[in-house]
Amino acid sequence: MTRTDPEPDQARAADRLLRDCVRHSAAPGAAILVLSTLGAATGLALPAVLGRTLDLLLSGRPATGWLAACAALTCLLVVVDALDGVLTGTTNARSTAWLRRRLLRHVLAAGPRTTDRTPPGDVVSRLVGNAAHAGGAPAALAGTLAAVVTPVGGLVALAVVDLWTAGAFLVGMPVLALLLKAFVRESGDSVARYQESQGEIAARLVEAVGGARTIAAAGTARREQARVLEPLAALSAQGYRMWRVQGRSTAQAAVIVPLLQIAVLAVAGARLAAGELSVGGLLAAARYAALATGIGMLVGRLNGLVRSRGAARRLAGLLAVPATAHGDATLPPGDGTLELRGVTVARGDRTILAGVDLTVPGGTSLALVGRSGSGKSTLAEVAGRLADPDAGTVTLDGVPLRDLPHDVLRRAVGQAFERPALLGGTIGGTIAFGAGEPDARTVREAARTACADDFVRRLPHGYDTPCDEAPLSGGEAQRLGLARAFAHPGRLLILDDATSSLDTVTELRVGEALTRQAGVRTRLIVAHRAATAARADQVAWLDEGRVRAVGPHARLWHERSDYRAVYADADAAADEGTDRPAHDD
Ligand SMILES: Nc1ncnc2c1ncn2[C@@H]1O[C@H](COP(=O)(O)OP(=O)(O)OP(=O)(O)O)[C@@H](O)[C@H]1O
Repeated sequence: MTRTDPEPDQARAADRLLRDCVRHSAAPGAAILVLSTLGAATGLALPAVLGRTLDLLLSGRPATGWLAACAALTCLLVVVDALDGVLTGTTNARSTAWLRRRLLRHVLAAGPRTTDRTPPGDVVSRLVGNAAHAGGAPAALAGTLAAVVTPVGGLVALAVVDLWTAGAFLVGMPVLALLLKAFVRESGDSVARYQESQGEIAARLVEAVGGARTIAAAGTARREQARVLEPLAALSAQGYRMWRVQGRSTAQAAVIVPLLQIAVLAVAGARLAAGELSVGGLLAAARYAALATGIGMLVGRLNGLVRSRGAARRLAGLLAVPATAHGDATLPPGDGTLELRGVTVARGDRTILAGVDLTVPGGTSLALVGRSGSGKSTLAEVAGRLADPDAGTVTLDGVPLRDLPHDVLRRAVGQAFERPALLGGTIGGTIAFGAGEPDARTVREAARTACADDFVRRLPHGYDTPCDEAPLSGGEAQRLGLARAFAHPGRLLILDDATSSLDTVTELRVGEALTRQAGVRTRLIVAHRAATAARADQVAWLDEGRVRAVGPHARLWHERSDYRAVYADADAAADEGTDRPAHDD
């Protein structure tokens, strides 16, 4: 579910983002402003020229030049309008692309923290839909500014034609101003709620699509459909509210605007009768009154700006998740000793890890063992700096992970997960995916070590098979994840449940390959099987976020019945088919 961020901070951040976006599109924005203003000026000049032409024609004087000016101004209007349309479209596309790139960079730099706060579907909805709305801001702003030119110019021209007519118009102005103010306030609120409901639906939809197998197995498709569409009622209510606000403002404008025009015309008529105004002057006054009341049309323009601002607030919510900062320390040569000191991790009100102290000597292996939910994956995350602890430090060969530059950190630490994401385009690319570019030989060697080479070579195009043409079992995907970790040499290797889907024989072979890395790499392995723990040099037994004991598996097994019970529980859970929380990586 979407969590609401602190309001004022987010509003300020949204305004900053919009300012940056407008600055980025300053040149095309200025061109739109110039074009729109030129269009407005042409529209303003046309009534005067028409009025003058009419006066000349009525008095029987030659008016060819003026008629040609009328035609030229009309053509100019058409050309300006067309150019404005093209420029607005390309500016919207450019600034949307800029926003999406900036957001995507930030979301990826923030890592898993983004989806801790915002569900993946909602993140996608913000990057796709809301970025497009916010990207419309530069053109909307230029258009709104230019839209002000016409009514203001119309009013000034009205005053030039006849001061009394302008006076009549000004009497009704405050009512129009109040109308616009109320529109912006109410419409802003409904737009924000509408976009929030859209994000919620997107989040639920992504969950449902990802969980299609579970839904089919549970036979809950109808219930799921209802759950996905539950925010639809709120969405619809806000949609109607938006239309009501716009409809009401437009209707109010539709009443006020003609009344104002009639008032101006009445005054102009009286001035004509008094001989103070010509017939052409009356025509011009009527047209300028129409242009001046075009301020009512600002409702539509403002609507675009309001929508951009609402969307920018949702984007600012993503930017509020801080990106992981990296230092510039050097990592001295070392054997890969990993040390955790007083590591504490809290999630909401819960303490997941409570002051964990742990040392994994360089080149040795340590199995993390404990009941489901005891904090093993969380510890693996902080050990590989996928998350930072709330307190305490994690060091590699004496250097805090926080102080290491990004590329140094990622070259030094290899990781594999329970459900690896296949992001390399092809199978070979997936194994090579990461810091550095391992060559084809290294990729094959790593695949052999991870027992993946056989099945990869049986694929239609072997290592060049595109991932989306290679449906893989859970165990095959895990072997690719392991191969990826093996293909990137580093001094620390972290395996978080990365062999859980392998059959016993394959797991044994991978386990032996890991053992052969003794003295080469430090290995931190989240283990559920006793055999995996037995192969490790040491076991750290975690219980409710604390280290309960550290020692060789054989000793703990021999001495502690409660340690043996951890595996009994794991086996019982496996027998019952109990799902552990999955980690998608
Ligand atoms: N982002 C989060 N927000 C809130 N709670 C979380 C978050 N991540 C993990 N937890 C909770 O922290 C606890 C420890 O989770 P963790 O995944 O580290 O356990 P684990 O020992 O690896 O479990 P398993 O063996 O089942 O994979 C769990 O109770 C989990 O619900």
